[in-house]
Amino acid sequence: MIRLVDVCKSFGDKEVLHHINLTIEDGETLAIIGGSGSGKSTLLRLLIGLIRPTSGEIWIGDTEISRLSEAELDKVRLHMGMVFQYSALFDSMTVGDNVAFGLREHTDMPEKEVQRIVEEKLNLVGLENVAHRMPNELSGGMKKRVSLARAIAFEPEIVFYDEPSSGLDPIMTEKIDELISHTQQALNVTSVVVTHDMASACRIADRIAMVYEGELIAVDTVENFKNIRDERVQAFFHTLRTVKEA
Ligand SMILES: Nc1ncnc2c1ncn2[C@@H]1O[C@H](COP(=O)(O)OP(=O)(O)OP(=O)(O)O)[C@@H](O)[C@H]1O
Repeated sequence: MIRLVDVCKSFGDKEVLHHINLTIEDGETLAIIGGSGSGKSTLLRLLIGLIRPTSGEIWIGDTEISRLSEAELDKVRLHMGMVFQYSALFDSMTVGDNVAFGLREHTDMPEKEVQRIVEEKLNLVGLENVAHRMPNELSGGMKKRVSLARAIAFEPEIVFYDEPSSGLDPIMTEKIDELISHTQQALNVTSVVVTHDMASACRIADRIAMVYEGELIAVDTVENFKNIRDERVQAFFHTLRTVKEA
């Protein structure tokens, strides 16, 4: 379980997250939505331990991470996989070496086992026979898949996605969404997906959390979310309808 207790975050004298309380259950897929600058990425960076809250507590399982040392945080991060907005692959390494990177860095697993896992995870994300290719030979959607294969190589308990469909066309976006759902089911991971794409959020999430100007203004199941009368929530749904009608 992931739990944020009364979390505030300021940069200088600007408070960008106000008193966030949120629980994410094991095996759940939670989409965090919100407009540009609302605080979604800041929330994600707090959950990964890249930045620390100004006040409040962040629990990953039984560990409160906000005051851990970097070495202690690294141990917690071994249970997390991360898929970044721009895939963040190492361009000078083959796809296979990218996926293998964490395994080689953090374990003394025999090379044969590393290769087996690389192949297994690339297959899971629907990529066969690409291990020898370089990232710059791949499309944006394929890079996202490689990034996901790398994130799950360690069999993490939680996978964080930062705008997984940014820069992709609608068809590829749907494919990545399917893959997020498939990964959740295959590995029973907890998934936290930051997105500004309401259609994606509705497709993949069990629950949606909406951040608005640094406040968590709604957290509910996809079905209930549609009926929330708050005009800020409705405005987000309106963008979804407008896109569909266009
Ligand atoms: N390191 C930082 N120093 C100062 N201000 C920051 C820092 N990081 C984020 N902010 C500010 O915090 C606010 C929230 O930013 P954040 O990146 O979390 O928003 P977001 O919802 O992810 O937006 P987007 O969808 O555009 O990525 C913004 O006003 C941003 O300028």
